[in-house]
Amino acid sequence: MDCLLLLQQILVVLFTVVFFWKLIKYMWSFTKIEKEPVRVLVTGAAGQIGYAIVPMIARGAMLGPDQPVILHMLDIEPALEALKGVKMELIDAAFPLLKGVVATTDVVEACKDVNIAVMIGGFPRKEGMERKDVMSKNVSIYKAQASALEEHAASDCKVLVVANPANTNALILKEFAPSIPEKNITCLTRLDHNRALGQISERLNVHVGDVKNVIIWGNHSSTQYPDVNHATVTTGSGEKPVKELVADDRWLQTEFITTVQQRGAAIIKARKLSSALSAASSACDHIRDWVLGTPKGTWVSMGVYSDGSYGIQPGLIYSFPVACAKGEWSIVQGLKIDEFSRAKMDATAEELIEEKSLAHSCLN
Ligand SMILES: NC(=O)c1ccc[n+]([C@@H]2O[C@H](COP(=O)([O-])OP(=O)(O)OC[C@H]3O[C@@H](n4cnc5c(N)ncnc54)[C@H](O)[C@@H]3O)[C@@H](O)[C@H]2O)c1
Ligand SMILES: O=C(O)C[C@H](O)C(=O)O
Repeated sequence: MDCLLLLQQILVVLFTVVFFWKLIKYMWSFTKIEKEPVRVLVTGAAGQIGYAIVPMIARGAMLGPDQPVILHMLDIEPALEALKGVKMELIDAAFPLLKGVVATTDVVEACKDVNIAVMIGGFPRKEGMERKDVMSKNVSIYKAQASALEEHAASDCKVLVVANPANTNALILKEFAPSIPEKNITCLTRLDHNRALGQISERLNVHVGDVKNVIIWGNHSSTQYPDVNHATVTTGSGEKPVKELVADDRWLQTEFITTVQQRGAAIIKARKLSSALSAASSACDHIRDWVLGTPKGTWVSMGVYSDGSYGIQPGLIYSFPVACAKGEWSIVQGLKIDEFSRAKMDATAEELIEEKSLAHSCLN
């Protein structure tokens, strides 16, 4: 009898706890205020990367699963019908976070009040071309679009240049939009960073998520320097240096570097088109970490305006290891640079200096 009574009392208590827990959760859901939508510009939105990135943004892969977005998609007149098709598909996909779509060929309308600008519009290289070969066509686009961004985007707009030559396009954009703070203009080398993580993960047969702190120094080109001197792998017995686990410096200084440097070309050779899904995903990673922050003790690679850190000429857009917090990136300081790295870091800086003067001569 006593047992039955006790059981009955336990059940009553359990029921009451569950009831009140559900009631509190239900009431809490009414107190949550939806965030204001963020306006994200994607130029070249009818292209390959554009087509891959817009659903990622609309699903929250760039700004988080609780951040509504309004997509601004820009392309040029010949691509207008395709752009309209992308808009139709975005509507058909019924993304809960997508609060509006602007699809236009008018650069002013496209830039109006945008908080994030992902600049993909331009011409990709074909098999056998170097990124410099698309220079003259693409830098003039970035000169022309700089003033529209400067005049019409939100004053704190964060800009990511993806179109090649990415570092130099970003530099031209910076030069022709002098009122955009230099800290707000970046270019994409996160794809190279992710490629380096991928190569180490394949070599060591570990999950890519357990590899961290590789660095891409310099240009998003075949002179970039993928550096694993400070990279680690999380193992069952703590963090171990990649160098120690690979135990083959020769491979790290030769095949590993050239594989990452030439990965874009390898994809063009295989697909007859340049990388798109990995570029789109890496662009989301770049903005997400910039806006939401990098995990403690982790850095990522971003092409940013050089302040002279690590002896790199100030004023180039150069890829550095950066940590992000509160919407700002900062270059990770104090890493030891050996002679091998120094030479590679300087060689890619030299190429950027050449590209800068080539770009200026294209614009004159
Ligand atoms: N940084 C990186 O890691 C990285 C990776 C992959 C590709 N890329 C570069 O990104 C760019 C885009 O590649 P893609 O494969 O999407 O090319 P794509 O040709 O498929 O698309 C480019 C789009 O840009 C549009 N466009 C051209 N001029 C424009 C302008 N003035 N304004 C707006 N849009 C314009 C085109 O009409 C086209 O729809 C290329 O320059 C490519 O080399 C960079
Ligand atoms: O290599 C290219 O031209 C495309 C892109 O920059 C890439 O790295 O995949």
